[in-house]
Formats: sequence, C-alpha cells, structure tokens
Amino acid sequence: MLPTMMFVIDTAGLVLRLFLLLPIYRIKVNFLDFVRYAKMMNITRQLRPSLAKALMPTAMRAMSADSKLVELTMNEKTGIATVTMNRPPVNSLNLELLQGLLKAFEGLEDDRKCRGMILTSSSPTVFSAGLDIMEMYKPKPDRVKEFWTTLQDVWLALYGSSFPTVAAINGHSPAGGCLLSLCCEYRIMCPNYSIGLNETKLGIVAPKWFMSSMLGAIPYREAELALTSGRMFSTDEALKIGLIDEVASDKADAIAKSEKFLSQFAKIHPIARKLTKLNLRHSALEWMQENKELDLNIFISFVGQPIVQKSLEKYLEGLKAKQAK
Ligand SMILES: CC/C=C\CC/C=C/CC(=O)SCCNC(=O)CCNC(=O)[C@H](O)C(C)(C)COP(=O)(O)OP(=O)(O)OC[C@H]1O[C@@H](n2cnc3c(N)ncnc32)[C@H](O)[C@@H]1OP(=O)(O)O
Repeated sequence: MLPTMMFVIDTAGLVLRLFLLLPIYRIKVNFLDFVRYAKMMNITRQLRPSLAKALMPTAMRAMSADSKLVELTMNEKTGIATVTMNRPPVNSLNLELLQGLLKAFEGLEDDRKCRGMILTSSSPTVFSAGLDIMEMYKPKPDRVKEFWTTLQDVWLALYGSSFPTVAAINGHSPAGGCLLSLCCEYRIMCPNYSIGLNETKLGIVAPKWFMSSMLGAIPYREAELALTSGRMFSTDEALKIGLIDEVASDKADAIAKSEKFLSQFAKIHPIARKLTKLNLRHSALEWMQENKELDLNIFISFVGQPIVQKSLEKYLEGLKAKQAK
C-alpha cells in the first residue's frame, strides 16, 4: 500500500514539475506525449531512489561499478563521471568488459548527482578495438547469447542515457569501439588515430542499430559510403565529415574539452534536455526494445554460418600476422 501511494505521489509530482517547467522552455507537449516520453524514459528513474530501487528488477539493484575492467570515478563537485575502459591490450569488448560497462552506465542512471559522463580508455593508443572477435569465433551457444544481449543492453543504456555523454577517444576506435563513441552525444578525438565501422572488411554486416547510430552523426550519403566500404577515417577525416566533433592534442586535453562540453548543461534544465535527447533518439531506442530477440536470433544465425566463421578466422590470422612482422 505504502509503495503504491508513494508511486502515485512521486508520479504526480513529476507531472506537475514538468508542466510547470514547460512554459519556461516553450515546449509544446500534450499529456499523451508526456505519458509516451515518461514510458520511454522509464519513469521509475524519476522516483525517489529507494522506491525506484524497490520497483526495479533485483539484477539492477546492486549496481555499482567496481569491475576492474571498468574504472568509474565521479567528480563530486561537478557531478561529472569518468568511465574508463581498462582491458589491455586493446579494450576488445568481451562479455565481462560489456558487463562492467553496463553496470557503470546503469549505476550512473540511478545516481542523482550525475550531471554527465565521459567515456575513455586506459590504453595509450586504443580507445576500443571493438567486439572481441574471440567471442564470435567458434562461439559457445550460451555465452554468445549472453554476449550479444549484453551488447544490446549496453547500447540501450548508453544511447538512451538520461545524462549527457561524451567520448574522449584517446586511440583507435574501430567497429564496436566506434559504436560506443557514436552512442555518446559528443566525440573528441586525439590526433593520428582511426575510427569507423569497418565490419564489411571482416566479412560481416553491421546490425541496423550500428548503422542508425552512425546516421545520427553523419549524413546518409557519407554513412552509406563508409559502411559499405568499411572505411576507417583518420582523426582529421572524421572531423571533416562530422564523425567526431573536436580534436584534442592528447588525453588530458580531450578530458578537459569533454568537461567543458558537459559544463554547458549546467545552464539547461535537466528534464528539458533529457526529454529532447530521448525524443530525438526515440525511434532507434524503441526499435531495439521491441526487437531484441529478433536481433539476437539474426546475430546467432549469422555468426554460426561457416562462411562468417571463415572470414573471422582469416581476419584473426591477419591481426596475428601483423603482430609477428
Ligand atoms: C548480424 C550481425 C552480425 C555481426 C555483427 C558483429 C559486429 C561486430 C563489430 C565489431 O566490433 S568486430 C571487431 C572489429 N575490430 C577490428 O577490426 C579491430 C581489429 N584490431 C585492430 O585493428 C588493431 O588491433 C588496433 C588498431 C585496434 C590496435 O592495433 P595495435 O595496437 O597494433 O594492436 P594489435 O593489432 O597488435 O593487437 C594486439 C592484440 O589484440 C588482438 N586484437 C586486436 N583487436 C581485437 C579484437 N577486436 N578482438 C580480439 N582480439 C583483438 C590482436 O590479435 C593482438 O593479439 P595477440 O594475441 O597477437 O597479442
């Protein structure tokens, strides 16, 4: 009874706050729009933390980023969190790294002090080498399912985060690495690295949501050319087509520029900002929420095909041969 009453009070408070706020920001929105937005945003995030936790599935309750593969620091003064991928040598995204990232993003979503997040890498030369090819090469059925589902959840949590996000890309960022940065609202990259969705070069196809993430950053024509050819862009080329927003001289500069980008939101009402972001991203997020299983089945059947396994094997051999030189 008490949780129900608190839910009603909290929800009513949220509706009231939003409607009081709307004239200030001159946003025209009707009640049905609000209900749609609230549903999309997972309204429980707006409630008192204790009640929100009680309403959440048990798996989300214990969220706090303490994985060694992911370092999470919070600047208590600014409310800006830094999430650092830490899986040497190249931050290839295996199941455990993805789980660490998910834990960090979900923890920040529950943290009312969080005013923004910077995603970066502890490697001196690689942001992330993308999905760990070993997770897809001769995969174990249960693990590969969990791997893909976790990747979907990471994408949902990052692309649909209510806090503002920046990728401080301090190294190469192919495929899944590029995807992570594309989920962020702003990308700052250090010089002389490469970035892009190069899946076709591996003989695989980037899923629809990888492509829609890229289309959120660069024009359709550029994306079509880049995706079909699997093109990797240098930092300067990426800046030219809008794949990244700024160039930084080094990691420290990238972090400083990221903080500057995030600090502008101190003057913007958080609910107005959040609703705007999530409305812009709504159709891609909704597609994923409704098609997770279909997407998983496509991936599983695709990755199980001998021709795909052969391509991955050849690509891995190429990587090893490069190292041997
Ligand atoms: C329907 C949908 C179906 C499928 C969709 C699947 C989508 C997949 C998206 C992906 O993300 S696939 C992964 C694509 N990634 C890449 O193509 C990157 C490959 N790596 C590189 O280009 C380079 O490693 C680098 C530029 C990132 C870094 O270069 P460098 O610093 O010179 O390191 P090395 O190349 O020597 O690599 C060190 C070490 O790490 C291994 N490795 C690199 N990348 C991966 C990876 N993605 N997965 C697993 N392992 C990787 C590499 O083989 C070396 O291993 P050693 O054992 O030889 O030390």
